[in-house]
Amino acid sequence: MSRRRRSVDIAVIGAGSATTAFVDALVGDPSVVVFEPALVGGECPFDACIPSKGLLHDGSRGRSWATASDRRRSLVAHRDDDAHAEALLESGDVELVREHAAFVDEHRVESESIVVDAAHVVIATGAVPIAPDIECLDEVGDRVWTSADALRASERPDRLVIAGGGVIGCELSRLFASFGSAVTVLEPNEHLMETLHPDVIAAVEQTVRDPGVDLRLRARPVSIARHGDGVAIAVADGSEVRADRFVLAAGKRPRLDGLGLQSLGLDPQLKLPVDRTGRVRCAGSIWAMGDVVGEAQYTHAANHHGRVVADQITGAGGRRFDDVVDAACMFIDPPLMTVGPSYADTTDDRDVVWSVVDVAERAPRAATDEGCGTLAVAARRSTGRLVAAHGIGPSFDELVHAIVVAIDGEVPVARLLESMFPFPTMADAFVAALTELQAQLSS
Ligand SMILES: Cc1cc2nc3c(=O)[nH]c(=O)nc-3n(C[C@H](O)[C@H](O)[C@H](O)COP(=O)(O)OP(=O)(O)OC[C@H]3O[C@@H](n4cnc5c(N)ncnc54)[C@H](O)[C@@H]3O)c2cc1C
Ligand SMILES: NC(=O)c1ccc[n+]([C@@H]2O[C@H](COP(=O)([O-])OP(=O)(O)OC[C@H]3O[C@@H](n4cnc5c(N)ncnc54)[C@H](O)[C@@H]3O)[C@@H](O)[C@H]2O)c1
Repeated sequence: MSRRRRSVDIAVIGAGSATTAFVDALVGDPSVVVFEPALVGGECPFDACIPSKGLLHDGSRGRSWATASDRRRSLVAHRDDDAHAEALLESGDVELVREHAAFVDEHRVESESIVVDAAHVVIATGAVPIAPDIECLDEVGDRVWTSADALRASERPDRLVIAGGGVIGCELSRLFASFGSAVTVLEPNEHLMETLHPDVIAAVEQTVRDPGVDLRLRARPVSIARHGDGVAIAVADGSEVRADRFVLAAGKRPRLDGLGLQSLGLDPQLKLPVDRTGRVRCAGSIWAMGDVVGEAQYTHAANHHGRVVADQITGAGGRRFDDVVDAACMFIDPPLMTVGPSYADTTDDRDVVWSVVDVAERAPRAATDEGCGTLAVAARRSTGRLVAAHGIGPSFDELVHAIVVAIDGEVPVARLLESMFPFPTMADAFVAALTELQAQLSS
């Protein structure tokens, strides 16, 4: 069969969150071909954010796995991507090709049925779970799950071992424990989330353990074998742990295989050389956005990347990946929020000061029975402005917005303290932390 040919302004490889935001932000009606062999919308609505948050919610309400799974299936629209495809095509001169695509050269991309010549090509292929170096991992079949397998499971395992105590490991541990599974988390590092303020790390570890999760630190899984209907996992410290299923949550790497990157002189085993405008440095006309960039792997970051690359290609604006503060939440109970740089990135900077407050002490009227809370905030002496916040506490997934606005809006701490915040809310903890910070800034 001879392939159709088309010349367009932009070809996009992959149709996840980044591409949805990108197409939405295009101005001037450029012609666009989007390639997507799987579900339009990518992982967030079908295999990641939406099903995980739905199940976390239902687990915390005491619903059964069967009831929660029914609701999960409707939350993911029974894996029907029509609404996402329609939204993409509504955005102007966009053609959707439901096929896997690869580069032929800098300006040419091909799939099974079409060869597209494009002034610009955007890589938005997402990321895939890292398979850790565990002996016999590929010999235990479907007893090893990715997070997507875990979220789609019709049967809930009684015993689950999770490799990795990062964002996925912590959220899945909470989720399965809330439905009654016995969960073990194997984390090789000395602590969870080592980028956070140390007082917040301690509170996160306590919160992960609270529902009865067996959190093992300095515990690297080294080999796995079938054991009855389940698996036995050997840990580097000599211990063994048994489970019905083993979940991989050891990070995600950019999905670059099979893209023909060699034709551009790029190595698919390495991170793409991407600048802060999304441009891939090997050529002027290739761009990358979302998880494939290999940095903040969040839907809101993918959306921001999409808008930045759309601005840059169409000349509509000069936005950059780093012109907003990084922020993220982890949906355990109570939730964790982080805004700005890691703790380690600030410790050598004598201009940055931190203050830490205990949430239950400083916001007792707003604190619920959801457990402990710790809020650490940092500011620069030279500007008097907030630069970072790490915190775990009730409703912190909503408190995060005030902190993002304060940092991106460059509001001085002294000015924040003149504002009037509703009572009794988590603003009490925020104001207490700011008051201590201001005392240090003024000293
Ligand atoms: C369990 C879990 C929970 C999460 N929860 C949250 C959350 O609560 N909040 C949050 O902000 N983030 C969350 N995330 C992260 C979030 O899902 C991702 O950051 C986001 O979906 C990335 O979007 P993307 O567009 O970069 O990639 P994707 O959505 O992965 O889209 C990439 C698309 O490219 C396609 N593709 C790949 N190769 C090709 C090719 N060669 N040709 C054509 N198409 C191709 C793929 O099929 C895919 O559809 C979670 C992730 C996981 C795993
Ligand atoms: N709430 C959210 O926004 C949300 C939820 C889930 C996932 N995500 C995104 O998905 C990305 C991937 O999540 P993740 O948890 O897989 O990655 P992660 O980078 O957050 O954590 C990976 C963890 O695995 C550990 N690890 C490394 N090698 C290991 C090994 N051999 N055995 C056991 N553990 C090992 C690491 O020390 C680390 O603690 C996150 O970075 C995040 O951006 C976001």
